[in-house]
Amino acid sequence: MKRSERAEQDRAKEIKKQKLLHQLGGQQLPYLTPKDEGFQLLWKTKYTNLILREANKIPFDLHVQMQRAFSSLLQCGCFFRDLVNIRGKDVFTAVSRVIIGNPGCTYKYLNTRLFPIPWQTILSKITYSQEEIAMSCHALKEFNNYLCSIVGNDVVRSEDSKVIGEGLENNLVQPDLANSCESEKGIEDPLTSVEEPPVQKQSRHKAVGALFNVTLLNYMDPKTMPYLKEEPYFGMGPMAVGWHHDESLVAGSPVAVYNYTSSDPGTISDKKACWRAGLKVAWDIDTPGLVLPLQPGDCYFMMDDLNMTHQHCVLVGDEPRFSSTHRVAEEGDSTLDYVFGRTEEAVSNLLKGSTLSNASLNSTEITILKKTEEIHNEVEFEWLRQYWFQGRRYAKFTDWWCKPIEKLEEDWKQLELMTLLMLKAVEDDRWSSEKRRDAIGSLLPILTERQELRQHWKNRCQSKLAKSLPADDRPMCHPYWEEGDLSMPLPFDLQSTIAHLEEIVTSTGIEEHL
Ligand SMILES: O=C(O)CCC(=O)C(=O)O
Ligand SMILES: [Fe+2]
Repeated sequence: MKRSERAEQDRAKEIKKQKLLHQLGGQQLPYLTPKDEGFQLLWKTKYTNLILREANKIPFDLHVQMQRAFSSLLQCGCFFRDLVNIRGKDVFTAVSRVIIGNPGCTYKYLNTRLFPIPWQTILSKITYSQEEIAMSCHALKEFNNYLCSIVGNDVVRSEDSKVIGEGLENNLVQPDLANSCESEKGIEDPLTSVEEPPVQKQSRHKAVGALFNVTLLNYMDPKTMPYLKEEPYFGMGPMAVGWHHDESLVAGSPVAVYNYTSSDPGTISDKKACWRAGLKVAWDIDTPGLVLPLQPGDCYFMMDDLNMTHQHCVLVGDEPRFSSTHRVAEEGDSTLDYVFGRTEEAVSNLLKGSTLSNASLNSTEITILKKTEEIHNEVEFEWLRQYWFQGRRYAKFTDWWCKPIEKLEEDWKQLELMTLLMLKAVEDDRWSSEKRRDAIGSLLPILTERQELRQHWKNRCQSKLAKSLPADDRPMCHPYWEEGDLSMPLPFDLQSTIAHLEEIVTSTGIEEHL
């Protein structure tokens, strides 16, 4: 989706939200917790696709591995607060995050593309900067495999939907609903009563084929947070993550969340406020909200379209908390293979062996020129600037992304050269004024967008928040070059180039056609 379209969508949402708030007139909406009568019924009827798997249903060794992974990643400095962009404003996320996943996968949220530390797969050999990081990625991959198996992927291979159904029923359970936040239940405590989950048969089929390809880990120690936003609609308390739908997921795919609070052994029996997941039906003020208390080691699942029909938030407890949120990231335009495919397609229009002084295009057909310039924008703004905006953080833990990003930058440089050739082509005397008009009409919006986005990213890199970060993590405006840099075919600032094209249009009297 284009930035302008997204901004438009955000604005529409904001208006809708304000309208709802207005309707509420300052009143708070009701919500239910396990201590409230009707909680179970509400869950069964309105939050059907929310499923909890309690800690003691998960193999003990997986808990041990996960918890070790969390603390190692924290010790290795892998968690960062992301400087995201919400409705045009830059803000740090309240939680710190790190993303781990399939090699070459990326994940975009809040206008920020995250580049996962890859976990090892059969086909990949990953080098990590520290053994602890290697072990942690391995543990997360193992846990991911386990989650895939319980949402049905292990049985996919048998292509027996009955088994899939049974698998889910046996594996995912609703909790003992009397288990409230105040209970002092630890990982090893037995389950008291378990109800069958209200998973519909039809839903189970949709889970098939869902393979979690990334996990976004969250960490927060509430004691270090001077200010946390209060949940605004229900009065559920302070939030670590505000109301949202998870973005960039395969439609209808599940999300699985592992919850862990690292309590100090000495304080285990203290009555501490626990962390909770909040859920609400999107754009609905009639259905009460639902608050699901989470014990260390519990895992909750948002199945089917729950993430689309509902929103969720995270309500803080007293202790530092980790979560690992396993997702099926949409792969359409988010993988390295995809973007390499795109650049290859674009660069194939450059005559082989082209250098800055002797270069030419194979074809000057307008549709081809247009596509090349679109790919140019995509590589520059969806990949290179996104990557460098996050500073040098990615190279700290693995060198995996370095080579691909270098290669993308080389391709992008060729695309700069191709823009120069395109600009020369549109001034070719042999072109009819009609062709020139069509070409400029198609190309000008793309160059204008490039100019705007370059300024946008440059400004983001120069913001107060960006500059507040330590040197290694600070956003970098890259690629960037000064006026008159002879190694570059075109200037960074395209203002005069754009003005020149506009002038051609005006001087040939063809503006009315644009
Ligand atoms: O930590 C959780 O329980 C969920 C976090 C979440 O919603 C997210 O990271 O998108
Ligand atoms: Fe989420």
